[in-house]
Amino acid sequence: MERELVSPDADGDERAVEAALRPRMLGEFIGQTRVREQLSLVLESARRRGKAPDHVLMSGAPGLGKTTLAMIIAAELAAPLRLTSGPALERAGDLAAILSTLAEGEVLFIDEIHRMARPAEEMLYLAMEDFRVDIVVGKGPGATAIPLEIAPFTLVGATTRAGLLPAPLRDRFGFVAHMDFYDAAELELVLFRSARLLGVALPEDAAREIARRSRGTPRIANRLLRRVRDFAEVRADGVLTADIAAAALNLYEVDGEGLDRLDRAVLGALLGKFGGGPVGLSTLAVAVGEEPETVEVVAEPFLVRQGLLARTPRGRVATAAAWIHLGLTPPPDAFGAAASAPPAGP
Ligand SMILES: Nc1ncnc2c1ncn2[C@@H]1O[C@H](COP(=O)(O)OP(=O)(O)OP(=O)(O)O)[C@@H](O)[C@H]1O
Repeated sequence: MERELVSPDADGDERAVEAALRPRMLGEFIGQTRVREQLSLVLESARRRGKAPDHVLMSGAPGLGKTTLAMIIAAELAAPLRLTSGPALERAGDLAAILSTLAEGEVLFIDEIHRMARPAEEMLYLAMEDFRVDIVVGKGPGATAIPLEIAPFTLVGATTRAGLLPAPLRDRFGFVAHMDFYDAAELELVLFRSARLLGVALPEDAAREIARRSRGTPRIANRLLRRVRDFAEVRADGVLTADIAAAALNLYEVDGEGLDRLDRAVLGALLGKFGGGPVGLSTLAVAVGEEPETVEVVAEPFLVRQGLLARTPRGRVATAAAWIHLGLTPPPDAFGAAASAPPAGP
């Protein structure tokens, strides 16, 4: 099932398009007020001391701006940036090759740091703490570790799963930035900025229409903006209005709350075939013709976050809000119905 439009992940082609829309300095970065403020203090104090700042860990869902912030950190420090990712660091040697060639003050960005192989992770502990790596030469009882000094650097790690990070690694970061989903007003600012860079005239009500369907995620907002722009160019002489934005996104089957076809199929099956649940994940997946993993990883996190679906020990359950979202009347015993019901009269 096609699910590109509201997926928080980006493929290679999209990353190239995104590069043009990235804010370059901290002052241009929208939202995440607390993280921005904390980070600017960390950077400013490092600048004053003339030292590389503490290592920074960023945790948060895909598409919230972790890579962008890593690039900003390097730019603000006027330092070079090296980019790699956890899955690329399969052996300690892969990491040693990078660490031993870092310039003084360089920023090393490791995306998906929770997916790094164990030996590389252990090498990183020492590098982070003492700016040193032990290169093991030989095998068996004759093996010797030769210590190698490396230049002081700043590690910026990004993870979507902070909980999966081993404590010894997490503890070696001086600063942990938790990235939250963006609210509608912040997403509108992201959209105005991107529209300006793309040369698109974006009226306020059209921005609002796109923002509310963007799942709190700048990457999705930028992607929806590009699709809406295409639609306006082909169908409306390039004039973008709120109605055009709504028509374009309806065509792409992204509804008013940002749910797409798969999300609605999951809710539709849960309500139509299983009376709102509880139902097991694999049964639900068969009912929508998908793999259980696709339903669990792709659709469910957003449905849970929107309060439309609950994962309970007995299975998946639709909430009263899900019935309402699909235009149905929730049964009195629907999950969460009591919370959303009007208070009882005297
Ligand atoms: N605060 C922001 N202001 C403006 N644009 C933003 C902001 N955050 C993210 N973006 C835009 O959203 C897109 C995705 O951001 P980025 O690649 O940094 O996300 P990410 O969290 O690193 O995602 P992933 O974990 O998938 O790599 C980029 O085009 C970026 O310009």
